[in-house]
Amino acid sequence: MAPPAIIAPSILSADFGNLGHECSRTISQGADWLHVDIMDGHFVPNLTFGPPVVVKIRSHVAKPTEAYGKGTFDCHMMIAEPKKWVKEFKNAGCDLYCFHYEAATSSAAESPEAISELKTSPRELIRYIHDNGMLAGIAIKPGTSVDVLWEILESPDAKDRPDMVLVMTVEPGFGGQKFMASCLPKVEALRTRYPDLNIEVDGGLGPGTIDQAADAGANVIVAGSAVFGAKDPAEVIALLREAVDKRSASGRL
Ligand SMILES: O=C(CO)[C@@H](O)[C@H](O)COP(=O)(O)O
Repeated sequence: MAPPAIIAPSILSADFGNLGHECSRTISQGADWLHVDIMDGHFVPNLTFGPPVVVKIRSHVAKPTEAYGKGTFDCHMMIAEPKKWVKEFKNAGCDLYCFHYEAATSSAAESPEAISELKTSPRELIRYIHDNGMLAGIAIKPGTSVDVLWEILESPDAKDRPDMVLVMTVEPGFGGQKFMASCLPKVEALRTRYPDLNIEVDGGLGPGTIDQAADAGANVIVAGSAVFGAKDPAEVIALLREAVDKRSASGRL
């Protein structure tokens, strides 16, 4: 049986003028985690917010009392230099630091010094995140093959292995995009090899697409516009959870 459903609304679609209230309300409506999209205008063509905002919204949501618990801040780091910000996001209240494989392995940093200082292998970065007291996630964009993850997931030392894999189902950068079902074979391949792994999907998830994602084996569901744009967000959160748990319980995952 796959791990239980974790519903993580993306606050990218929340009312930024009332962000603290939006976060606490979403948790009280049944969300497990909050998915916090951090964009640097460089790795993706959009800008969101940094540690000071995370500090403020953290104070509106009780810290989880256990790993993966309710109130987990799942920070999706769409930034070119993921190593650079680990400590600051830990101090700001991040619980799960999910970086992009593409950012950790490309030379997106601007100078050779910055590259040697800030670039590191995904395994080293995962260890560094763990050493800083956070869960570690690794994300892949739609164009990135799932094959790049096998070696990382097979790391002999658990400290170098991710706690979660995020398979993007849209190009990262913006909310409200169309779900890319073409990314689901990656989820299936991950679930087949790793029955217990937390597999997150992000982009275009909602009542119309959740069944496909759940069938493929995803259990951590990010939904922005489908939750924050709903008349009854609690109903949507419950529907997403039910779809995942139903498939998990059926034993097909
Ligand atoms: O990371 C991203 C976008 O880059 C996502 O978290 C979106 O914010 C999801 O929004 P919807 O597609 O659910 O509206």
